[in-house]
Amino acid sequence: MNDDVRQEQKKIDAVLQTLTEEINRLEGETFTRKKEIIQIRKHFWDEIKVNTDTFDDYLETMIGLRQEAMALSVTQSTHRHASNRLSTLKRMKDAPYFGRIDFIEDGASTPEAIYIGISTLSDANHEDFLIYDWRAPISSIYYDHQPGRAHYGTPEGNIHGVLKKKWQYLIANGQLQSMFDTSLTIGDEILKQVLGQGNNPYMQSIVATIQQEQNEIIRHDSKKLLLVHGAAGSGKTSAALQRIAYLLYKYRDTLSANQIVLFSPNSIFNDYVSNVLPELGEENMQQVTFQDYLHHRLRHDVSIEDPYEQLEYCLTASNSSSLQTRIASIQFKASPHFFHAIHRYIDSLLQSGMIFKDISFRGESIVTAQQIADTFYRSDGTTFSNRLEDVTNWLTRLVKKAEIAQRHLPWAAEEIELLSNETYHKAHAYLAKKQGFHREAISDYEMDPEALTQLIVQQKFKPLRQHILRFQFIDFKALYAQFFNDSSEGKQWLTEDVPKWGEICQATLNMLHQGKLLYEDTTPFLLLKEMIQGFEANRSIKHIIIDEAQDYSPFQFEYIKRLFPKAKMTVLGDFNQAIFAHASEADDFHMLRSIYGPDETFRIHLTRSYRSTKEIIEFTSQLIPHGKKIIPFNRHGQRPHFEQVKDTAELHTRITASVRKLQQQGYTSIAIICQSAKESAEAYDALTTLTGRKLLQTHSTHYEQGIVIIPAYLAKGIEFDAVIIYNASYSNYAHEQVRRLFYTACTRAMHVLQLYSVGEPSPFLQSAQRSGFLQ
Ligand SMILES: Nc1ncnc2c1ncn2[C@@H]1O[C@H](COP(=O)(O)OP(=O)(O)OP(=O)(O)O)[C@@H](O)[C@H]1O
Repeated sequence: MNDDVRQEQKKIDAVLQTLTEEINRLEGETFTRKKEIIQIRKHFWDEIKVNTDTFDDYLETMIGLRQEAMALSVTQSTHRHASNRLSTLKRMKDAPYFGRIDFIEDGASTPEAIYIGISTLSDANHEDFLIYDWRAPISSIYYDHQPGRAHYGTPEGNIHGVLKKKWQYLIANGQLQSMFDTSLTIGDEILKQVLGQGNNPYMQSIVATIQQEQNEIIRHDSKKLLLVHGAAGSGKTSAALQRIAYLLYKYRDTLSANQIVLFSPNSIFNDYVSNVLPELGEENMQQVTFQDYLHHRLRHDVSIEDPYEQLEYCLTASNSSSLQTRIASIQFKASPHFFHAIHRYIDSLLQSGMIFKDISFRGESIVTAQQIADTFYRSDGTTFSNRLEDVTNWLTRLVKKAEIAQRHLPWAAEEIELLSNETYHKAHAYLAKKQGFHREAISDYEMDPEALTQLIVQQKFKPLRQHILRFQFIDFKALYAQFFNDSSEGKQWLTEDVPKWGEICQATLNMLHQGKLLYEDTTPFLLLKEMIQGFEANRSIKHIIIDEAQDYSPFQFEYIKRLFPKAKMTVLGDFNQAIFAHASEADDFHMLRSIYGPDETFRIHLTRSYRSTKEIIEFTSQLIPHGKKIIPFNRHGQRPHFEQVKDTAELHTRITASVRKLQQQGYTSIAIICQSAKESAEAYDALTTLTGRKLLQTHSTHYEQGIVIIPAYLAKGIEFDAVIIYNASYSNYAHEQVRRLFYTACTRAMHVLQLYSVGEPSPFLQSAQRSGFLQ
């Protein structure tokens, strides 16, 4: 052990000593607080005299209750705070810090050594910082600068100085494993070691090795929209998660984890990333998929298709003519052309074309659709909201009149005769209370038959009143269909020719008649609906993070923006991984930039890729246009292996042997990636000798370790030690439409990539084979 190392180990030991003392103190505190909480809960009611005889007694009771509840809440919050801090400190015992900078601020005479870790630690007297949180302003020097002039930002302005030295440490179990003076080492040794590791079942935090361009994403804080376009494996998801941790730290007094929403591709991904924030001592944000939202908003109106059903159809459909129509329809419905056309259409509905439904009661019309339309267009309101307010007020009055008229009809008397005992008693009690009878005196109340009739009729009208308040008298399905009614309305909103327009209209109308919405129709339909009836906006959310954003259509961005009007947005994507059929239309985030305007948009491009070995990246980057711009991290492994087999029997034998070998080599997460769910199910059934294999499907919620068989579209966003492409044949991956899916599948590999093909291989492999990127 040389002197420097000995010195550093001494420092670690001293820090660990303070850490241990702090942990002991906090263990004592959490124990005491816990006991207090139990006591308060146990004796909650002992402390309160419940007396409601007079108003003063009632007031006193309420004040007592409030005080006890407050005391409980304060103790619970202190306990929560202390136990969160305790678990962070316990985590720091393994590696209290990972970096150090020696920085001389301009004007100072000696450098200060700043140690950086996942959280701040002060000395026993709380006078000096032993460790700085990686998110503290000064820590940004560690990520942004090499030795030389350096600065960091603070709320009061930039602080300048000289970075004398920068050290990286690898510490495990409190023992220094290695340390690097970054001015002396070439390349990022620690990053190489971290990336070379396997066996991590879930995504890990990257705070020790955040790269400068990633740090820019993490700390960006000025514009409403942060757009990150980055190559596969460039750390977009990682940067997004550390950004959340950073925001939670910077705005700890005003921002909580439940005010941040992460839109992610699926539940497997949610599970895969769920450890990063807790590892950093923060609570997880809310995680949702866009489909969750669609389902929540539309489940009562129509049956909606899932995005993966759409994808599976496109990958496996056998009827080529309806497939071509479907693809044309999907592409049109995700295009800015449709987006603008439907906005024009919605605007025009203020002048004419609104479609309503008759409102009837017991089979008899109270008001016709035409009368509603007349009232809507007679209103002087200039917006949907004003006009619909006029219409609902008018309808409410009409319905009230109808309700009064119905009281005298024979059905009302019949209803009363048929009332069950229970309902009768409930009605009696309700009317008695309304007349001011106390609970004990209810039996003295003699029910007025007219009041009972009123009540019964009122109850029968209740659904109708709700129907009006929820705007269910607007025929949204017919309104959406009207756009596709080629012969009359639809075409006038379009500004250019749409390939297969006639077929698209016919297919859309057919599905709507069956009460179904295809995935490509769901967001346009929802946007049309909410733009007319008003958005149920969520103003409490302050940050929205959209990962895998290349898979979102302009409609979805617009919808999210309106849904969360107070939120800043971080959007991360890679168009080379756009796997949905609408992808070819959405070839950059241009549309999105126009949503917030250039002044409120900041763009960052990541070109360095970290996930895979250099050999894998060299292979994958020539699968896509401009792939040469992707810079691989300098970590070496075997070239990807390709093998052509004659039939599926041989395929299964080869894959089984290969998986066994990979296991012997110590790889624990091995994915057999298939083109579709259908192919995955077939592979799962065939590879019976691979015991413990797991089939991941669209409804799977857990990211599984071990051997998984998974369709390529579900593997997006996640990674595996070794990836086997199940059948990279011409029959699976010939069309340009699946090139990006193929690229996505291959880029999931960290250390090993193998491709098998039954018969002729995919044309995507030709140039790689020629250039020697495959072995
Ligand atoms: N600075 C870093 N330090 C250590 N590991 C990193 C760093 N940046 C990225 N990685 C690792 O690289 C891998 C890919 O990162 P991540 O999944 O965030 O990339 P991505 O851009 O979201 O990928 P994709 O678009 O392909 O899903 C992860 O294992 C991540 O931990």
